[in-house]
Amino acid sequence: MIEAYGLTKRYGAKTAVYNLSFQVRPGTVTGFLGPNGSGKSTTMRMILGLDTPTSGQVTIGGHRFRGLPNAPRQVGALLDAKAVHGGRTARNHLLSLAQLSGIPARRVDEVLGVVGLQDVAKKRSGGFSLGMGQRLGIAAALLGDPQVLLFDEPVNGLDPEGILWVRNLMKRLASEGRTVFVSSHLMSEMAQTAEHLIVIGRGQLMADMSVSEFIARNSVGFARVRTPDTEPEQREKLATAVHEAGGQAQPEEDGALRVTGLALPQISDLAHHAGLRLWELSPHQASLEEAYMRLTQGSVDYRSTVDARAGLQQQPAPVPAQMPPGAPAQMPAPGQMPAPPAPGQAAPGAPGGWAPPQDAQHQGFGPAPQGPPPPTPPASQPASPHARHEGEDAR
Ligand SMILES: Nc1ncnc2c1ncn2[C@@H]1O[C@H](COP(=O)(O)OP(=O)(O)OP(=O)(O)O)[C@@H](O)[C@H]1O
Repeated sequence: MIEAYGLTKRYGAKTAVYNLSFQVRPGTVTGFLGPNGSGKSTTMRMILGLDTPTSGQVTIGGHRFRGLPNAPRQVGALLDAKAVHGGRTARNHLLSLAQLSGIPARRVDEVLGVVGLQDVAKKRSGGFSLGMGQRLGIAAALLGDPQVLLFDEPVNGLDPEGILWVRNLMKRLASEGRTVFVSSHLMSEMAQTAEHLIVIGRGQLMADMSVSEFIARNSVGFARVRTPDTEPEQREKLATAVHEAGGQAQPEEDGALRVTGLALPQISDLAHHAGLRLWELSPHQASLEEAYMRLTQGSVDYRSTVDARAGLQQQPAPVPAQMPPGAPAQMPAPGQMPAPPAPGQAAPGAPGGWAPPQDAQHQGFGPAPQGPPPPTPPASQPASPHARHEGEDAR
């Protein structure tokens, strides 16, 4: 079990992790989610004793990492797959790690087989692809057959077969009673791998619950309802009945209605009482990705903007301010011909013509901020009941 209490890490004025308390239990895969820069890697480094908390503490099985007897036999981790001596062969890299921890050499060949690198064991890891490097990093984590495993983005760079393999490996390790803590940005993958989630935003805890509870709490379930396509008036009648019953009905692209605020049996009864036939009545739940986006949309640090290509667009040839009566119209030079306006659109520069969006921020990838307000870690040290100072660290 991993236990964090009031974990805080500041780098100068930057608060990377703030007052984080959570537990990662054995027997399940726990997913660790958060937008870029939210503090996942920092947290993992503190768990592994690679970074010292500014305040708070984190323990594994009741001990701080550096206080663990023979830590590599108890905790395995994949943090940065690239942090490998590229001149060494895969086997020699693992052998050196094994020797440091008193692990027998035959274990090296076992883990090379587990991760599927046995055929390239004698190749230098510097020539490995991203996916092969990930596999080597996972092999290193498994070397000591540890009870606690941490993986930071383990499927990064893996092909679909590799992703499936990692998913099954994580589940198997958890089913053996191990503690498995894994960060990922691939929501669909996390939905299939993890049972429990810890979500952080700007270094602070946003959710600590099962995947199903997370989706239920952060998404709106809805029903898709379809009346016969051949009788559009039935759809109108149903929409009216839904509104009168206190629900909301939005048209879907395919002609169905998306109904929220009413349970399926209520919708069925409404249709029955109104004498309407239904071609479809189905429950829908948002995906983990939708639920995650909804929860974290206010704590995303990096949003893209529209690529306006300012200064790269070809300008139309300047038109003289005043044309003498009867003078021939000046033709733009080749390559400077302005594009004709799209049907129904005024030409650029004409009243009502196209103009670049003023608020490009919200036109880019990522929803406009409208969800819960983002957590804002204070710049100064918080007075947490669990807070401890760096000097108190037993290491
Ligand atoms: N050694 C450091 N010095 C200064 N700032 C740091 C250091 N390490 C991390 N940070 C900052 O702390 C914040 C959290 O970074 P961290 O790498 O933990 O986030 P993350 O959630 O793992 O991000 P990503 O998903 O992009 O990997 C970021 O703003 C980062 O710039």
